Amino acid sequence: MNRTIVWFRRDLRIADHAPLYRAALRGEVIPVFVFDRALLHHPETGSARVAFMLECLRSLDQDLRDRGGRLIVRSGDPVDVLPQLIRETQADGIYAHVDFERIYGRVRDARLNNALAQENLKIRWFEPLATTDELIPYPDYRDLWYADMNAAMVPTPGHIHVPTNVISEPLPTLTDVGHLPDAKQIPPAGTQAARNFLQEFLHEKADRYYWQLSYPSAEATTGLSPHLKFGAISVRECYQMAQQLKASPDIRVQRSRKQLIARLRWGNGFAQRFRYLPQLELRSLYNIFDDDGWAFDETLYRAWQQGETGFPIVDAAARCLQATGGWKELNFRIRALYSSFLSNLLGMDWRYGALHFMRHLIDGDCPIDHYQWAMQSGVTHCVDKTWTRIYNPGQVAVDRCDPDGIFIKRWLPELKHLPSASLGSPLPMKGYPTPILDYKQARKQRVQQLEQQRQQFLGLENVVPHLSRLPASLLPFGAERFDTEVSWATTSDHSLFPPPLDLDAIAPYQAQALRTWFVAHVDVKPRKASRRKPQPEPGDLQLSLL
Ligand SMILES: Cc1cc2nc3c(=O)[nH]c(=O)nc-3n(C[C@H](O)[C@H](O)[C@H](O)COP(=O)(O)OP(=O)(O)OC[C@H]3O[C@@H](n4cnc5c(N)ncnc54)[C@H](O)[C@@H]3O)c2cc1C
Repeated sequence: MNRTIVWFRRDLRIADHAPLYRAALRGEVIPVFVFDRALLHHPETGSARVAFMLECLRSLDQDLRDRGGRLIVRSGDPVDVLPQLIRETQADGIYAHVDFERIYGRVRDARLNNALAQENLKIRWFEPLATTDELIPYPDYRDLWYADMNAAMVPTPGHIHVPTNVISEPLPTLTDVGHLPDAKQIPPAGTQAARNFLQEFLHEKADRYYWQLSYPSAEATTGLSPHLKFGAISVRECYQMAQQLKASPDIRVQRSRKQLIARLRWGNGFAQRFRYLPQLELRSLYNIFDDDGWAFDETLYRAWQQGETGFPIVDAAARCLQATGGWKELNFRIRALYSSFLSNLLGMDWRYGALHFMRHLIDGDCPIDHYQWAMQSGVTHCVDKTWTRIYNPGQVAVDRCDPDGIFIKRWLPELKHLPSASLGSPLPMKGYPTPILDYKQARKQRVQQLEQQRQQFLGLENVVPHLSRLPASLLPFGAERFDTEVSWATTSDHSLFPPPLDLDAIAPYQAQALRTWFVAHVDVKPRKASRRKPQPEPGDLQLSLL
């Protein structure tokens, strides 16, 4: 009988899962998850996120068992573990989704490809939903995204036959994998939990999501981000559930539906940007913003982390992040406000902020987190001033996001006695710090700095020479600050898979396509959705990422 290993990574579900479905059609399946120290001890890995992932794995194991299977757990470097598993089980090969969240994953998969090829062992990579290995203009990507979302879901296998003699390690605990619980409450995990959140959204939140999504105390958003991060539910399933609201005559519901769908698309779009330019994990999009130098001050960084800035909404965000991992309450607006404070008002390198977020967020997702940080810091756009988003952290923010002060007072009980109108800038008092900066002055300084940096782009037709290249060192940012496992980044073999775009050899039409991803107003005519490969012109760089 045919026998296929299905390697689960950030797709911890059995529904709408092409590799699992195809493998089950072929015959016996060995569904495996490999605990890899390099990811478990990456500088950006947070304990709460690992705890959530363990719960997702427990749920995946149960879902497999409900269909006659089980999850096989192994530990070690996948480059050793997987070829060994093929040999041990006499499997025909491996099925897995392509993963391009992190540089580490690309290096790992490149090494695995090489190791398998050396032994003539097989792996088949499946394109995940809403992504492409071709460089296409953003309008085409939009079409592709909707085509994928509207396509039928991949059927869930009715029965999953796992050979009985394949040995599995027990599912480890958090401490087994070298992490300590950090007191954050872990959301209900797994596919069914995600579906429950979606139902809650459809029935209880759809009429208010669109106008309450910036109010942390309203908890109006879906809460799905940790599930989407680990693929406990597919984006397509979320999209198709949200589309059920289309039948509603309520205009508020229609607004919410559209807003949610746009956000699901944004999340995938950031991942696609990282597919093209993996350097965005380590660098700003344009050289100038990093080369010009960022300020850094450890004491101020700590004040920002601990919630001791003297700006109540910023401090509430800081404490909420550390206590809860951001799930539910730390919505987009609060994250944006909190991040803008560090990078714009304190003038510090956004990567320190992104690192702190990743260590605490239960939904921490490198492409979304890093790109959002860079966006909020104003460094993803080289000419467009509207991308200078410096949030006023005073009363304006309180009035817009927390008009009754519920969020602030929950996290800063020392301010409980104050009326909402004083929560923007409380008078000096015992037990709460005075502001660590002058907003107007800090803002002015940052605006000037960004304007100066953007000067060099004025009138430029081609910005590609100014885009950051993949740095020679792939060492994750902040590796020296923690006890981490980053030896993979210090080896001399940096062969990336899939390879990054060669920006120095890029053809003009490709440069233009790339630009549509980063600058809104580039005139590329949208094409009809098509998954056909565009015909390269002779001599053009062929972007074969797989
Ligand atoms: C500095 C900063 C860092 C962020 N880091 C992350 C992160 O690491 N992981 C993460 O999932 N989101 C991140 N976000 C985006 C956003 O804040 C969260 O997706 C959202 O708060 C998650 O809650 P939800 O699932 O209830 O959101 P909902 O509003 O219910 O959205 C549903 C889904 O859409 C996607 N989404 C929503 N908003 C955005 C957005 N602005 N950009 C991209 N995708 C979005 C997410 O997958 C989310 O789960 C960040 C935002 C900022 C400003």
